[in-house]
Amino acid sequence: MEAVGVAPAPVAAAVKKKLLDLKDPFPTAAAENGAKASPAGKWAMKKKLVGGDAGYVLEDVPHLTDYLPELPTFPNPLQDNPAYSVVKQYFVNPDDTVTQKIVVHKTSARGTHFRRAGPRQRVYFQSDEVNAAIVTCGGLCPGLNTVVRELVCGLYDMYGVTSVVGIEGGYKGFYSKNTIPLTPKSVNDIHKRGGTILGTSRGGHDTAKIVDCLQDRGINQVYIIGGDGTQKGASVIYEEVRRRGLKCSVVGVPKTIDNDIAVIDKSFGFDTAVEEAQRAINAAHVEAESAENGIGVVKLMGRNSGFIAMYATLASRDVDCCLIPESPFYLEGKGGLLEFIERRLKDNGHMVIVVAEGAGQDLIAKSMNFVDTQDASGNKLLLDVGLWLSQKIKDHFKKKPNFPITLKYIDPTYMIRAVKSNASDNVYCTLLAHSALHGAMAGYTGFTVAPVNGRHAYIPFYVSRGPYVQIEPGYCNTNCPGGSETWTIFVFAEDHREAEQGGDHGPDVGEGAVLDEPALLPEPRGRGEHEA
Ligand SMILES: Nc1ncnc2c1ncn2[C@@H]1O[C@H](COP(=O)(O)OP(=O)(O)O)[C@@H](O)[C@H]1O
Ligand SMILES: O=P(O)(O)OC[C@H]1O[C@](O)(COP(=O)(O)O)[C@@H](O)[C@@H]1O
Ligand SMILES: [Mg+2]
Repeated sequence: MEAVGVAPAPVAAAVKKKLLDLKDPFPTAAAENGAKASPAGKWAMKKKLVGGDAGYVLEDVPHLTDYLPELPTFPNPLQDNPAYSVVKQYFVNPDDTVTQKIVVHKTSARGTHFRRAGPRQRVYFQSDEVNAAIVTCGGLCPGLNTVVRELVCGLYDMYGVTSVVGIEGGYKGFYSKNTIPLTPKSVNDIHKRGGTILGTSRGGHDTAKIVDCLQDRGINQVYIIGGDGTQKGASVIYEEVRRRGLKCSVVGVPKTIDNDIAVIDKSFGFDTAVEEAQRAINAAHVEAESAENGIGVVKLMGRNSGFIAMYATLASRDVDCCLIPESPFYLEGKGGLLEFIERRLKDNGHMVIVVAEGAGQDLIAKSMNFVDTQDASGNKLLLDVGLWLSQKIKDHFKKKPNFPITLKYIDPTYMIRAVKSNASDNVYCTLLAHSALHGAMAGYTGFTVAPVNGRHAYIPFYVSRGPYVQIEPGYCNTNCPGGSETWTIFVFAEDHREAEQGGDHGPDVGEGAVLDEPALLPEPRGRGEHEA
């Protein structure tokens, strides 16, 4: 296989490590942004790390008893539920943890672990005491409705909770809208629909007003479904809840179709997106095959990372070239994309290009003298790489009258994001929702739930809120039957998120040690600019 038009791989920034004394002042989320940190903020953003033998580290999540030590516990109502009580060892051992790294050597330290998700024998809420709220924020993603449905049904059916409300239209709905009562009946069919019945939005996060709302309405469990921006918002809500000393579990359910959240195996909706993308790629291929020198260009989502584009490419086998944000490319000259397209058309008569929306942004911005703009949440607005690329290809071949081409550009991005979740995402969303509410009932707070190496775990917010992960540059041997010349893509390799998260910081940590939050965070990988 041949590399075409690939600029040198960027060098990842070095990850700094620091171990602070417990009494030392330390930077916090607020301080990161230049603001003066509140004492509660400082405390809340500290890592809760517990060391064990041979380099074992539990990267733990907060618990309500960290600041409300006198809270009473109750038997888990699941033990009387006929559907669950028959299962032996249904409850999770409180000492169970999930390892972040599963590929190890005999000399490896034991590394980082997260608290295992699942129902606990004792809970910190009585059923009739719970007032739960659910909110969906950020961009759409297949499976949002399934998570909402399973949170509601799980709370009712497993824990006997009967007070659950939805917050309308994302974070701003906390202080600008009435709540929507949610019951198993009202959410019964919603998993069969795309979007979110609660509505969603970008921007509008006002921590004080949101926590006022929680306090005024007596909400004591809040489930916040959203991406990296949402998890940042959830993290400051948790800090404020803690500062006010409220008995309220703040729980995050990570969402992004881009599948670029650190540590976790996969985000929900991603499988559906890859599957749905096949329809667009098939159409592009049919169009390309049916024309003289046919070119099909398909744009897929992926703001900072090309996971959808790469997986859709690998699944389809009809794609000749895949462009992703991780891998800079160039158009003109030897080894450039245009030369490759020309050769591919000469050899095969048609071709399909898949491009992730975040690819080539620097190149387009340069050619258009573009100034950065942002959406309401502070995310960089992207230029349309699909349109730009299609035009560049057309312009190139216009100069070659003996080389007529037919190019079709397909942009299915929002169609993919708006569909209902497929079967495997529905199962995944169900388990995520259940893990989330088991955690809240057990008194954990300030956490996100997700599978790590196949086991659901409770993960601190500072992991799920970023930095995003990217595909490791390298080359993927696709073993195309046509031989090396017939299959050239720009991307490749496997997803290295496990290795990326620096699971090697275990040995520095002593029993109960607490580190400052930014010290161990890896920088965003590669040249990707971290979102605001
Ligand atoms: N740094 C932040 N602090 C507090 N809230 C944030 C922050 N970044 C984003 N948010 C809020 O989170 C919500 C969703 O963020 P956004 O970036 O649009 O989507 P996503 O969470 O899917 O990445 C918005 O309401 C936004 O205001
Ligand atoms: O047009 P919108 O809704 O602002 O969303 C566009 C962006 O949303 C995404 O789907 C990801 O959004 P999230 O960060 O909300 O998960 C990107 O792939 C895309 O760039
Ligand atoms: Mg985001």
